[in-house]
Formats: sequence, structure tokens, C-alpha cells
Amino acid sequence: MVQYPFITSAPGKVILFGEHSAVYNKPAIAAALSLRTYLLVTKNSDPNDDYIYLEFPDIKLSHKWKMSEMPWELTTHEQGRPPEGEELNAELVNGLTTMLTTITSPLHYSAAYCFLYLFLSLCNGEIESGLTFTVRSTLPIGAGLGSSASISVCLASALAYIGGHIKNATLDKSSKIIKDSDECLFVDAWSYMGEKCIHGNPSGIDNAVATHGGAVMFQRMANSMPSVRTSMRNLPSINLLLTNTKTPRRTADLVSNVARVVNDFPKSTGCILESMEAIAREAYNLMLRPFFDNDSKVRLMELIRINHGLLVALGVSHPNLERIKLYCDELKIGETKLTGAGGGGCAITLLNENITQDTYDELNAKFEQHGFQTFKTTLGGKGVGLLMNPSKEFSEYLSVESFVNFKTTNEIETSIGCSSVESWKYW
Ligand SMILES: Nc1ncnc2c1ncn2[C@@H]1O[C@H](COP(=O)(O)OP(=O)(O)OP(=O)(O)O)[C@@H](O)[C@H]1O
Ligand SMILES: C[C@@](O)(CCO)CC(=O)[O-]
Ligand SMILES: [Mg+2]
Repeated sequence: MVQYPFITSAPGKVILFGEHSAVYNKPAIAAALSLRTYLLVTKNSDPNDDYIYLEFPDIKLSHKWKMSEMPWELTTHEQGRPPEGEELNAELVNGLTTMLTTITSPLHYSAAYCFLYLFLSLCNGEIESGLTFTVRSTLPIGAGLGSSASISVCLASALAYIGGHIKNATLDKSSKIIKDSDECLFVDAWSYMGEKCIHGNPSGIDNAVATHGGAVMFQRMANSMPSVRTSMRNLPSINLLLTNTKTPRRTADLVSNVARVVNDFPKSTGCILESMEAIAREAYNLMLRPFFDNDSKVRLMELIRINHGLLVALGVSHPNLERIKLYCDELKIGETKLTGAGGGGCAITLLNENITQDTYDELNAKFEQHGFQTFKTTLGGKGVGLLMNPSKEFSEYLSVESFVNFKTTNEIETSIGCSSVESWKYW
């Protein structure tokens, strides 16, 4: 019996090498961020309430559907893990269109579609109605830091839990071990389906990192073979500056633009994708060297520069991303590349040693002129987690109202006690 309320949480990610080429079955390297998404699931006390509710205030979406009007007949409800590479269930996709007709903004549509697809796939008509799903995130949305994957993982884990497909999470932070649990593999596979709803043709790297946490080398395989995910432990402590252009874009659009270029220029772009593969492999070897010395760092910086150039060639940069790169180059701050799908969103800069405070101030002044925002975050955080029965101190904040009304991202985390290690459990 599921006890309400509960919260699931999953991290964003930063791709260090291999975005876009990952979609073409090339290896890529990514790490979980300390910025996270939180999904609160509450149940209202009215037993006759026939609705389920979505409250996604970060994107200003508030919606409800009647449970009794959902196309339950389109799902089998003996759903295990979907086989690798499986496409979305075409009948369900079609059946959901009528439930989404009143949602016209693409931002809202993809989030609601992801929710409904996972809800109907993982729960059945017998589950309690009157549930509200409220999402808040400390991640910038549509900025290349995996916000879509983190909501997909939050939804897949919560719905798999409600649907009885995964059991209660039990491991605490220190005992979360290296081996993948069945629960995590289940959540990884279904959040991939959620990512498909949001952006069509994901490689699976973002949801893999959001589920398992840490840092990985990831490669999707051809012909529906399972993707390969190698955990990278003992990452060298590299000093990254993360800058958000705040230029909005959708991963779905960028991935489909690259698909067009790859289709129109197969030979020329084939070489670009192969170079990206070589870069990811060389970076992997450098980062896992037992002694990551200055020479290794210099080589890694060059790989960052080359990788960015190749992404520019695929057409996924943006004048604002180039501005960040230009300022960092002029001030000799370090090497910069876009991260995630590009077209706006964020850039990462691997910083040189010994940069003076004056130089940082100068850089920040330039960034401010354009409204760019820099982030301090750590790499390699925890994957998907569950918070139930929080201590009294925090439980008063587990209501839809307080979740919706949190003003700052800091307020979200301090109010629900997410830094209180004992409260969170991991699968
Ligand atoms: N906090 C949130 N609340 C509701 N929906 C969200 C939230 N965060 C992300 N989304 C959904 O994810 C979509 C953004 O996903 P998109 O893949 O375009 O960007 P991203 O995941 O932030 O960047 P990238 O894929 O490059 O890492 C939004 O349009 C919305 O549908
Ligand atoms: C652009 C892309 O490579 C990364 C988006 O974070 C798409 C994907 O791998 O799913
Ligand atoms: Mg995304």
C-alpha cells in the first residue's frame, strides 16, 4: 500500500563530450549535477474525486484529467521493462492525442504527454484517483542540463512505485552501492520512454545519468542492442564554469535539425561524428588516468575546443554561446564548449589555473550585460531518490500549496530537508 505524500527526485546532468553524436550511437561522457528536480505526489481526502491533477508551476502548467475517461484499454498492465530500443506504443500515442487537444504550448504539451504516457503505461485504472503530481526544479528548463530527463525519471520512478512495479527505496546515501538495482534499471528504461515523448529521438544518456547518478561513458547501440553504460569513478576534480545564455530552445528541434544535416551530407557529417567519437574516447582515457596531471588537463582542454568546433559545424551553436566562448578566450579563462543540445542553453568552460579575482569580475561584468547566469554546481551527484515519512520538521512543507509557492530554488531544498541525509532513500 503506497503512503502519500512522497517525493521522488533526480539530478540534471552535464555532457562533457559527445552530445548529438550520442544520438548516432557514438560514445559520450556525462555527469550528474547537484541541481535537481523534485516531484511531490499527494492524495486528496475526497474518496469521490475522479481526477488526477498536474501542477507544473515552473512551466505554468496546471491541468487535470478524469480517471474514468482515460484510454485504459490501450495498455496491457503487465508491463515489465520495455525491451531496449523499443518504440513508443503507437496505439497509446494515438489514444492520448484526444486528451491533449486543449494543450497548445509545445512546452506544456511535451510535459503533459510524457506524464500521460508513463501514467497509463505504469499504473492501471484501479489505482486511487485524487492524486496530484507537483514538480519543482532547481534546474534551468530547456537549457541543456537535462531538465527533461530529470522530470522523466521523477515521473517514471513515482509511477512505477504507485503501479507496484518497484518496491520502496531502502538504501541510504552511504550504502548506495555500485551495482545497478533492478529498480534503477526499470526506471532508466521507462524514463527513456518519457524522454521519447519529450524529444523524439533521445540517445538515453540524459535519463541514464539522472537515474543512476555519478559520471558515465554511455553508448547507445544499433539494432536494438542494449546501450553500454560504464561508470567513471574517481573523476579528476576538474574546475568547470557553467554559464546559461538564457536563450530558450528545444532539444527536439535541435536533434531534428542535426538529423536533416546528417541526412543531406552523410559523408561530410560522418567524419564529424567519427571525430566526436575519437574525442570522447581520448577524453575518457585521460580522465581515468591514475595521475591526472597538468599535461592531461591541457589535452582535455584541447579536446573541449575541438568538440565545440565540431558542434558548430553541425549547426547547433548560437551567437550567445559564441559570445561566452569569445569572452572566455579573450580573458584566457579556459576552454569553452556548448553542453547538451545547444542552440542556446548552457556552455561549460574548463578553467585555467590561477585566474585572478579581477579577471573573474571582468568576465562577470561582460556576462551581466547579456543577462548570462553562471552556476556553481558539483559533478557526480546521487541518482534517483525517494523521500517518505520525513521528519515532522519538514512534513508541513509536503503540500501542493507550499510546493507551488516556493520562490527560490534554495527554498525548495531547505524546506523539504533534502540535504538531511537520513530522510532520502535510494534504489
Ligand atoms: N520543472 C519542470 N516542470 C515541467 N516540465 C519540465 C520541467 N523541466 C523540464 N520540463 C519539460 O522538459 C522540456 C525541456 O526539455 P528539453 O529536452 O528541451 O531541454 P533540457 O532537457 O533542459 O536540455 P537538454 O535536453 O539539452 O539537456 C520542457 O519543455 C518541459 O516539457
Ligand atoms: C543532444 C543530445 O545528445 C543531448 C541532450 O542533452 C540528445 C541525446 O543524446 O538524447
Ligand atoms: Mg532534454
